[in-house]
Amino acid sequence: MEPTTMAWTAAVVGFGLVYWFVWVMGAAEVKGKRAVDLKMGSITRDKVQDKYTQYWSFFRRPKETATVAASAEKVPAFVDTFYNLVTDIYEWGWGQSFHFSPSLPGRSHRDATRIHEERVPDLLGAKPGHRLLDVGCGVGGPMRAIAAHSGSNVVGITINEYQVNRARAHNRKAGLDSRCEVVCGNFLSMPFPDASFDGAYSIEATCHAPKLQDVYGEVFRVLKPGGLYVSYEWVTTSLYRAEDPDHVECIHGIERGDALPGLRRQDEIASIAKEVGFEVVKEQDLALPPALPWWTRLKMGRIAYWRNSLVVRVLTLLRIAPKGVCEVHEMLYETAQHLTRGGETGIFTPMHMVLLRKPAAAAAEEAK
Ligand SMILES: C=C(CC[C@@H](C)[C@H]1CC[C@H]2C3=CC[C@H]4[C@H](C)[C@@H](O)CC[C@]4(C)[C@H]3CC[C@]12C)C(C)C
Ligand SMILES: C[S@@+](CC[C@H](N)C(=O)[O-])C[C@H]1O[C@@H](n2cnc3c(N)ncnc32)[C@H](O)[C@@H]1O
Repeated sequence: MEPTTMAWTAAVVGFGLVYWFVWVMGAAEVKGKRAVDLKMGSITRDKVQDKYTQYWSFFRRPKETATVAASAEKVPAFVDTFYNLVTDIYEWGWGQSFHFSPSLPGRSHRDATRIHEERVPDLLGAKPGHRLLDVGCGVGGPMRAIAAHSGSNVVGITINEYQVNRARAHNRKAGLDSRCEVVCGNFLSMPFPDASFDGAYSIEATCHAPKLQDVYGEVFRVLKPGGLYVSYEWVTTSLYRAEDPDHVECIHGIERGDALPGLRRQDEIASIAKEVGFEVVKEQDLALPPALPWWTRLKMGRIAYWRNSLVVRVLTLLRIAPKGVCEVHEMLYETAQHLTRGGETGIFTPMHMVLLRKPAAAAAEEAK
């Protein structure tokens, strides 16, 4: 073949491959966000790599030092940086709901996700006209499912401004913007009046709080007396052994790749809830059998991960995606391995469910 013909053939085949990867294959799981639209939240293109380095510096500090209180104060900012780095990759590769759910035989991931979300308003007894709080709402996948299922109005709060804009755009597109509102703020000190919500929930979000008491205390304050709160918590289970180096590495891997200041133990959750004044109505690890594994979705996607790595590499080379995206993608790939290991060994669950009630008597207490 003539050298020019060969060059043209290579160019056409190369272009065809990139087109196929980026446009035809699109997202790994959900056709929504496209790879060519990968940004890094509110971070400007030239700062992505610096922000990624800054993110890692948080984990270089020893945890057990006198600076624990000081570093706890820095957690919301570090979580905000994390979500600037990962939000688009999450949406591209996972969808608009940033959480896990038990697998359901014969059902798609999308259905399993929705069913896991709809359990929340069912537990809360949510009705049309109720005002619910979504603590750590992401880009609002659960909020829209919950508003649609229950007819309630939902107010979501997230620390990350980029997510606020994504969530508002999705709400408008779904025609739910009159019933779903999104606020940028810190759930450790919420911009809402006391007793202003009929119910509240958090899905895989409060694990970002350095002290669970702080976020539970805030939810308790903004709930009406008698109001219910459901939370799906990330915790280590009773199978976790602090003296087993494999267990320790697995849990540290989960913390590093998911912006967590330190995972709590399953048996701590109810006592923290009681400490801030809640009654514990129900507590259940939704990952336990007969529930089917939540981590299969992570495992089954291994081929997709390789394809996705290639896509982000090509897009970075072509300068369509900012520098640093490959590193963030790699970090997520690694955390997926740790999460899978945590699930398989049973030392970790992302769905320890607690249903809590603010006692009706709290009204009298507050009036004092
Ligand atoms: C609750 C939290 C987030 C939970 C999950 C939504 C995310 C945890 C790990 C993420 C992912 C890992 C691998 C990525 C893959 C390499 C990429 O190609 C496509 C996206 C992933 C599948 C990504 C998707 C979201 C997660 C599953 C935490 C932060 C408290
Ligand atoms: C893993 S995402 C889950 C999002 C959503 N619940 C879902 O399931 O799609 C965690 C969310 O908690 C939010 N978050 C973490 N720390 C926060 C804080 N201190 N204040 C407000 N939001 C916070 C993040 O911004 C993110 O939206």
